[in-house]
Amino acid sequence: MRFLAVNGINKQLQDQPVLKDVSFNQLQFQKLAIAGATGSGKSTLLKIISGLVQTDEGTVDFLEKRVKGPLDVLIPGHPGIAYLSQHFELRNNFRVEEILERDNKLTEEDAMHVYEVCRITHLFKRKNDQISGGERQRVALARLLTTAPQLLVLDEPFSNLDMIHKQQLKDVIADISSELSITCLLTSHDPLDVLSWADRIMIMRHGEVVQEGTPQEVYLHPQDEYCAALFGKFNHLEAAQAAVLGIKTAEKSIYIRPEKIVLAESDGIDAKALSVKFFGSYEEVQLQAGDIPLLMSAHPGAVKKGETVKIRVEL
Ligand SMILES: Nc1ncnc2c1ncn2[C@@H]1O[C@H](COP(=O)(O)OP(=O)(O)OP(=O)(O)O)[C@@H](O)[C@H]1O
Repeated sequence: MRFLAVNGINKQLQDQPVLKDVSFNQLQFQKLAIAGATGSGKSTLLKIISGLVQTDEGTVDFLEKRVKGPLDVLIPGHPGIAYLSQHFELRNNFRVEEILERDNKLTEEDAMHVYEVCRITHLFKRKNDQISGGERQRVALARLLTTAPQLLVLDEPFSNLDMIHKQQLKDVIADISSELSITCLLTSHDPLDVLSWADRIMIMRHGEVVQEGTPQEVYLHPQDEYCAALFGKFNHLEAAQAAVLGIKTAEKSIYIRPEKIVLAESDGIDAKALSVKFFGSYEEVQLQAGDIPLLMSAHPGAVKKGETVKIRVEL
């Protein structure tokens, strides 16, 4: 049985195309992330998938059944799909345990498992104005999970969280997939958040899917400058420059991550270190190899500013 099939979605908002012929499938238990710059259409797509926004054209089928838009049903949404918005709200003046009880469809034991996975058992007695933003996010997530969804759709779950809460939420989301066997689909405009989590990443630009692949594929072989830039720094080499560095390519240009430039023992290419910047676990070295500027990621202390080193490109 097909889990989620999205076909030919087109959507305009205020006469502007926001989604253009978006099609993809998601398998059950596949962790799918949608990445893209702000305004690329990710939220609108998630809302259409969740039955909360009407599509102009195209279809969404969940477990072989059509997901209807809000104009076609009395209560918008799909019972098997739980959508957590970037702008979720928790009911005011209620204790966490009251918020959680409201839509709970699980047994006490299963619900407690959800609360443990979401790391919120210590918050039950507090009111929702007595918990932090990160805790609120996890309570909102737990509340959705107790509605027993099969697909959890998370719109920018990591935005506005500090490093500690972000890491906690990442652990929670990883456990939702593995311990609760719920399939997750999420978006992030910071794709570094999703590289370690996703099985597949879909990149959107101006309402279109421009690349889809494993995290390794999209990170190491970006299709163009936009896809390359989404995942961090890169070297953009024309084919002739690539040839000088010993890379054969049929492409007009290629994108090489800084950590793929490595120090060579002997038969490398000479490159002068113009600057070295410290980033904690690594240093970013701006090199000049002949007339080719190269950005390299090196172990701290491995390269000193001003020295000439031998390098090679590891593909
Ligand atoms: N209700 C609306 N009316 C008109 N235009 C809208 C509306 N909602 C979104 N848009 C526009 O549609 C485009 C896509 O927005 P969307 O929120 O789907 O993008 P996004 O990729 O999720 O962005 P972000 O990462 O900032 O949330 C944007 O250009 C946005 O300005």
